[in-house]
Amino acid sequence: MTWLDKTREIMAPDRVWPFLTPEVPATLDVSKNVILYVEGLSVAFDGFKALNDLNLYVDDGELRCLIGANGAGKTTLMDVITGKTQCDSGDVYFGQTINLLQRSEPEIAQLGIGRKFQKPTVFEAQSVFSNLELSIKASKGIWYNLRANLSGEQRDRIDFVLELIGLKAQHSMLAGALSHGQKQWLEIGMLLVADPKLLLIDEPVAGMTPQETERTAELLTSLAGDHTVIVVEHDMEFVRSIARKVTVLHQGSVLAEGTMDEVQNNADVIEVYLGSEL
Ligand SMILES: Nc1ncnc2c1ncn2[C@@H]1O[C@H](COP(=O)(O)OP(=O)(O)OP(=O)(O)O)[C@@H](O)[C@H]1O
Repeated sequence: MTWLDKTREIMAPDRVWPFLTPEVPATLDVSKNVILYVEGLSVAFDGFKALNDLNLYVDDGELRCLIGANGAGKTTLMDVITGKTQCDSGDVYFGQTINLLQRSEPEIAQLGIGRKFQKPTVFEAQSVFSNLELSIKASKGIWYNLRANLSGEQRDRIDFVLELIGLKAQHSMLAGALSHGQKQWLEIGMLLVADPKLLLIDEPVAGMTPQETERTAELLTSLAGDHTVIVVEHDMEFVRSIARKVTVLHQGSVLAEGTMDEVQNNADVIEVYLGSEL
């Protein structure tokens, strides 16, 4: 093909370039009050089943804790929900209609699913406010002009989030000067500015002081209702302090589900985890 042919092909009026087509916003349908459906999910790495026919249903506005020993499959489950890992079989639906397995990682983020990894990844050389500003602009997609001024609505949202994460007084401080706990809250704030429907939070209190842990418990419980929050955590005392419903994973499947008291008294959980930390 000559360069002329190539140019003609690119400029052809009926040519549709996927990256130029306007995004069709998918409407989240939570009419059955369930925001996340995971059914029969299996993922194998070199024949090893990290997830094994896993079923999980999370209600809209719920705060769910996901616990289980190292290697139980918690991270793999988060990776599939957020489009980072492909599954071998199963279904993952966001509300009644959005099939997450057909979406890419950025599309899933745009749909309103935010993920926070264990280690904070804030921009240390930027102020707390700038971190939130960058995040709210980035959430608008790759075509959004990062140099554009914040709208009044965006500014209000940032102020609201600063209040929520308890960093209003630190808004002009460099993020690098924050304590470990404050960095974690800032990163949660960076997700919140985009007003996600579902938040996946990995080990939020690892390395925090008792006071920071307590503040984090208040923050996460205050988010539930407006947002659905799934927290992966090893700190059982923290889980007890925030959890209404706990899901215990074991070898890639759900071993038990219920209140903290129910799962701790569950015969299967006792048999598997007796004498060891969950
Ligand atoms: N990319 C990969 N390649 C090979 N094996 C993997 C991969 N990712 C995870 N695994 C394996 O799958 C299993 C489940 O891992 P996963 O990280 O999901 O567990 P986890 O419950 O999150 O553990 P932890 O609490 O230690 O984070 C583990 O045995 C792990 O070694």
